[in-house]
Amino acid sequence: MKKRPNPFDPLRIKAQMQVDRAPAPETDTHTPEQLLHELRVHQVELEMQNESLRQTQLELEESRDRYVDLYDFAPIGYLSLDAVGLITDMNLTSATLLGGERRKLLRRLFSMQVAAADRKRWHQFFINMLKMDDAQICELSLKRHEGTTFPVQINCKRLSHSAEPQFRIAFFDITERKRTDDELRLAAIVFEAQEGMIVTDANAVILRVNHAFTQLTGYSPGEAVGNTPAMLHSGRQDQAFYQQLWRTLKQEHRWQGEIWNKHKNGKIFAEWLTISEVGSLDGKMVRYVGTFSDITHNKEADAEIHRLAYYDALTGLPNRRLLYDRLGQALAASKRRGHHGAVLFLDLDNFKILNDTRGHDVGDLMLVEVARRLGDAMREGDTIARLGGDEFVVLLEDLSQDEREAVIQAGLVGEKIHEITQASYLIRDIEYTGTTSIGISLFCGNEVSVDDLMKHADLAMYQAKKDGRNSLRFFDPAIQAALSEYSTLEGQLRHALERQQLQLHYQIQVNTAGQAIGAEALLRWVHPERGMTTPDQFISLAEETGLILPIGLWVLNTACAQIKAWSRHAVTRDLNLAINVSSFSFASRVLWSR
Ligand SMILES: Nc1nc2c(ncn2[C@@H]2O[C@H](COP(=O)(O)OP(=O)(O)OP(=O)(O)O)[C@@H](O)[C@H]2O)c(=O)[nH]1
Repeated sequence: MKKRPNPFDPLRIKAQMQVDRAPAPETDTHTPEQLLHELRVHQVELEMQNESLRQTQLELEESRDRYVDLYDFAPIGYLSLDAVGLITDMNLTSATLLGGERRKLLRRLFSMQVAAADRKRWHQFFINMLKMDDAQICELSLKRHEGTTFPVQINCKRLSHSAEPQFRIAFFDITERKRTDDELRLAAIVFEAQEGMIVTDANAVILRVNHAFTQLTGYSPGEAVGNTPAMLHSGRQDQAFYQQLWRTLKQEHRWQGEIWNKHKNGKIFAEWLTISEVGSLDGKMVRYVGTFSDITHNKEADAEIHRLAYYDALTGLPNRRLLYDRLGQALAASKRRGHHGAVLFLDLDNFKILNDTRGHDVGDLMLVEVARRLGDAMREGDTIARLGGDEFVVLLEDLSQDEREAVIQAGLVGEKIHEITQASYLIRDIEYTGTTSIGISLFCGNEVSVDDLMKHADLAMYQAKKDGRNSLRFFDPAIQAALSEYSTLEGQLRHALERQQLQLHYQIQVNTAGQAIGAEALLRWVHPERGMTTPDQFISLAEETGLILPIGLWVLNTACAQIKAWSRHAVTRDLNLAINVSSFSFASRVLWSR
């Protein structure tokens, strides 16, 4: 049915007004002119309608373009899926995220874009979506065109207005979020590591502690948070220590070291602590993160290693190594202060007899008792060491600056040692007595080396033994000189035989009638420096060193060879030859066996 013009239509009114403004034909209203006028009004109205439609069309197109633009370039991917999961529509962002061309992705199953590992999960999710009206969220990995995958969060909504199920999917890349999550998870795991951890604000107020902190200190997070680490102070470190710690932390943003802290139960423990300053990116926020571990066991182990290395296991006294250290320090201190010091070298007399007759364990108890007595008798600053066996050393420092006085002081200590070591010992209910030989060597400054000082004291002790034991001798440089000569001569005598420096001289013996009846063989050492040396200068040395035996043998062999040579001549055939045999050689089986 043809639509009749509505006289109140705004366009028609406008058209009417436009036509009315034109000069009206001077005709009757029902004339053809009138009709023509009516037609012109219609025509204008139609033109205006056309213009209005064109405008609306333009606006619509602009609006559509705007929405298409918003849709295509939204920062997240939009997809439409049909009831079987085919992609029916998608924005450009989706195609970009999936790394493909939109036209190629359309009409493909969305599941083909899901990473193989998540495909089963996607199917389950899609089946659920078919049954539900609510929007659902899931996270899975999508596959890019070139095969790589990336994690996304998917928001899926079933469109309610369509009869056939249709779905609108919005998805976005969550790689960054996942990385942050992973890092946070990692940080959380690290935070709950074996080491105690504590996070404070810039004023050292505790914000967080971990489980290990509670285990190591006994304080729960509730007790620690809001407090400061001062709650752990043991009192072993003074104010200056903590001031230095904070100074370092402020300057270097890090501090590391050992610290003694107190457990909630009162026990003091050693920890190795690292404090790091952590600032926010804008530099406004400062946190301190402290990590620590209990090193009490390490310290105990260190102490044990130190004890084994520097102390005698039987008596607990410093051993030779520690004594030498202390001697070095004592010499340096003596040089600085100008005071004398003394080394007293002690050796128990005839200790071997006790050991052999009563057993090693009784000997041990005796040594422990001697150590105890020395410890009780000496001053705090004196060092008492056991060198091994039955040898002890007492190091005295800060004796007088005057040598004579220092000698008297050291001598008095020596006497005291004599007294205390002579007092009877009750070991396993049996009473023993013992004496000690003591050698003393004084020092002032560090001209004499530690080794020489010990040698001097040892030498003096040897002298005390030689002089009948149970006595005390000071080191005498004259003795030292004699000893040096002795050892040089010993070395030379050892080589005298092989270097053919020994000679036998024959002194003819005559009877009262003046006739030769024999000869006496006299031994001579043609010393390279001393020249002809008589036995009185080297026989006792030969006896002490055992060299008397090879020398005695040589004398015997040489004398026998001489007799043999004489036997070949009528003049000498009947001569007797006398040789001097040392009592050592005389007692030797070797000699008699020859
Ligand atoms: N019980 C015990 N004896 C030890 C230990 N170390 C060494 N000895 C013994 O200590 C004795 C040391 O003896 P010496 O000093 O050589 O001889 P001595 O009998 O004391 O004679 P003089 O020193 O000349 O008076 C030896 O018998 C060693 O075997 C030890 O740790 N415990």
